[in-house]
Amino acid sequence: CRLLCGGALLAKHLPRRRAMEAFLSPKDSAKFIAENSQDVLVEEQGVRKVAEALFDKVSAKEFSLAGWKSLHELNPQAVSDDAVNWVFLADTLNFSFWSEHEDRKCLVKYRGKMYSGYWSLCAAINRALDAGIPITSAAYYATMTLEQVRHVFRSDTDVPMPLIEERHRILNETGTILLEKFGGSFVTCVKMSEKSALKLLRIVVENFPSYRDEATFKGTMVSFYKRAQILVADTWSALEGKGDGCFGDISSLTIFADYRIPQVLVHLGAMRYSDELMRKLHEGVMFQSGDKQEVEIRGCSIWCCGLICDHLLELYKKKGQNMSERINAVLLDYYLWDYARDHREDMKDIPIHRVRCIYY
Ligand SMILES: Nc1nc2c(c(CN[C@H]3C=C[C@H](O)[C@@H]3O)cn2[C@@H]2O[C@H](COP(=O)(O)O)[C@@H](O)[C@H]2O)c(=O)[nH]1
Repeated sequence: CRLLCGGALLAKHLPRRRAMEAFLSPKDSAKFIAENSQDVLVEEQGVRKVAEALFDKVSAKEFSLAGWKSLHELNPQAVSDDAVNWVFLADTLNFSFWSEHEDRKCLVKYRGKMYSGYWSLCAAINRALDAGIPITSAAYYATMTLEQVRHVFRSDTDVPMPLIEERHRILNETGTILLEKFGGSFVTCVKMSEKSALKLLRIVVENFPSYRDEATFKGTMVSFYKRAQILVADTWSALEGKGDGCFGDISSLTIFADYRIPQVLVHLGAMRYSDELMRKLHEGVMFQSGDKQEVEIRGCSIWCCGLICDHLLELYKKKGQNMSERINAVLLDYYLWDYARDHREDMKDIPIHRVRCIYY
């Protein structure tokens, strides 16, 4: 333990580049957490059931790369540098939209429609662009004032978007780095990745501090990199898996450990919380990022979805079909996240875990 703790201390003093190597990858982190978890359990039988239920869904548009654009009108529809920089801005701010009370939340009206949660962020970005505010330009958001950020991300209810001060700090920090190191465009990072999802993930985590979604669990340094991984995935989607976005190793990504995926996995019976944890969730207990039970929820969600993918591939293999191009954690995640959005009512007996942080 002393060596491991020493390792943790050491990582604090290593330059970030080597420190990242000190952390287990999200996939290895998930395995380690699931093997040692006490309050969150992955249900093998439930995993099998979910994979079988998804078997016929794999060929649907909800499970396809094209669905990212065709199902979501707020997402950029063009394959362009602007679309890549839109994705970079959106995923830099893609965290913590949940509200204390379901009936009092931040809503953003865009082109006559009201949007909540993550979509309220996207609606605010597009509202600003329509108003001639260059919100996706690093040269602009690197020096935005808090007042300008409050204005661009203003709510159309009396409930503001959560963590607006953190969003301001992160915009200035991230914009400055993108200008100083990458010519002000995330396209530079994408080209540097040479069509590798894992290389792009490393570039993002090493250069942009707000993406360093890491924790210590039982003395071991673990990582989730939720926003970094979804940034790579959304870049892949915006570029339609072509050109610079033709990532040969996209299947190496895990699902993105947010607060919706755990909820839907428990709802579907693939994962289970201990009575003690369920009681805390029902009471609306606030967790801190890095708490033991919060890490178990996130790690087991990643591990659980990896098993669902494996089982789905196995089911097709038994039918003589290799579906490795159509089934991966990214597409499973998108499907489950959209499913969770569309089945909010059915899932109301499974509370989300409440954390206010900049990582998810
Ligand atoms: N695992 C996962 N988590 C995701 C997303 C997205 C949206 N992703 C884009 C990619 C595909 C879609 O087409 C979207 O364009 C947001 N989130 C997370 O959810 C939470 C917000 O939830 P609610 O309060 O209900 O809006 C918050 O932690 C946010 O970080 C996803 O896809 N997967």
